[in-house]
Amino acid sequence: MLLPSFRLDGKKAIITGAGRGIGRALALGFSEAGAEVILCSRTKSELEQVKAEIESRGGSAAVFPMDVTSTEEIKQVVAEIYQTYHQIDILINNAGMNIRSKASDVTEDEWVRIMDTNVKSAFMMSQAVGTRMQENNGGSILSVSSVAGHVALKTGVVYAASKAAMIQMTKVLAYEWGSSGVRVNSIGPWYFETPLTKHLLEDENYLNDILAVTPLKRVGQVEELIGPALFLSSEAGSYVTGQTLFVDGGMTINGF
Ligand SMILES: NC(=O)C1=CN([C@@H]2O[C@H](COP(=O)(O)OP(=O)(O)OC[C@H]3O[C@@H](n4cnc5c(N)ncnc54)[C@H](O)[C@@H]3O)[C@@H](O)[C@H]2O)C=CC1
Ligand SMILES: C[C@H](O)[C@@H]1OC(=O)[C@H](O)[C@@H]1O
Repeated sequence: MLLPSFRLDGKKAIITGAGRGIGRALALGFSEAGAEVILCSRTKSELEQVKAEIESRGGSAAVFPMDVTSTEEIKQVVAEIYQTYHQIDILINNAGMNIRSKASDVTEDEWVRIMDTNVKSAFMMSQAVGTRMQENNGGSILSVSSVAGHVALKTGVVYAASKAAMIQMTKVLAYEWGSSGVRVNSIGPWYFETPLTKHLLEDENYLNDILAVTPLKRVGQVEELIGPALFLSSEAGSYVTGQTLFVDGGMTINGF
């Protein structure tokens, strides 16, 4: 059989920010691919809804509420997860947020909140899970970066810096952990319709600006991230590590 498998039967996947948006879509998709999904975010009620949705589709999920800006909580909850599952095969660092300030208006508090939520959390989760993966036959770590980490956008300099940091963190973790069988990659979405972006995409002028630089002339649907994430997290991507796959409708290649 030459075709690689996108199936995740018997695999256990931690997904942060799984209560809504991209994280919820990846949780549903990874569950459909056969994974047992471990749902982490601050809002337990949202996680319980996603768990119920997964179970209604015949899948299996668990809820572990967590504030990813707290390194102590990360260490404690990851330890609890390993007491239950003993091995984790996949980590998806998805939790993130943005405060769209002009550079001259950025406050130190905004810097800390965005950096802690977007990139410190991804590193601390990767360290907590990745060091255990190295002791248990490897695994796959996937971080959700953004095109904002690769090209200049008007969505905030701190957010952009956090997403660029995720891309470089991906390369160095892949470099350090490759020999232990831990693959580390990122995806870099352009605009997808989620609670984070809904208000932006409802602004006709803003939407037209997005479409003007998007070769596919539309924003993405969150389900369109499942395939790229599955590719990088499954045997289908077994020789891919340290990479960032931009899922962007062609936006990052747009020239003039
Ligand atoms: N929607 C889009 O167009 C794009 C989104 N992204 C990235 O995708 C990821 C998900 O974004 P969306 O689904 O759009 O956002 P969203 O706002 O719909 O969902 C974000 C998720 O992260 C969780 N979260 C936020 N802060 C947290 C914390 N301190 N602890 C635990 N969980 C926390 C929220 O509870 C929620 O479940 C983010 O990292 C975002 O930067 C990247 C490019 C484009
Ligand atoms: C494409 C960006 O990541 C997008 O820009 C925003 O303002 C949102 O925060 C999204 O993440």
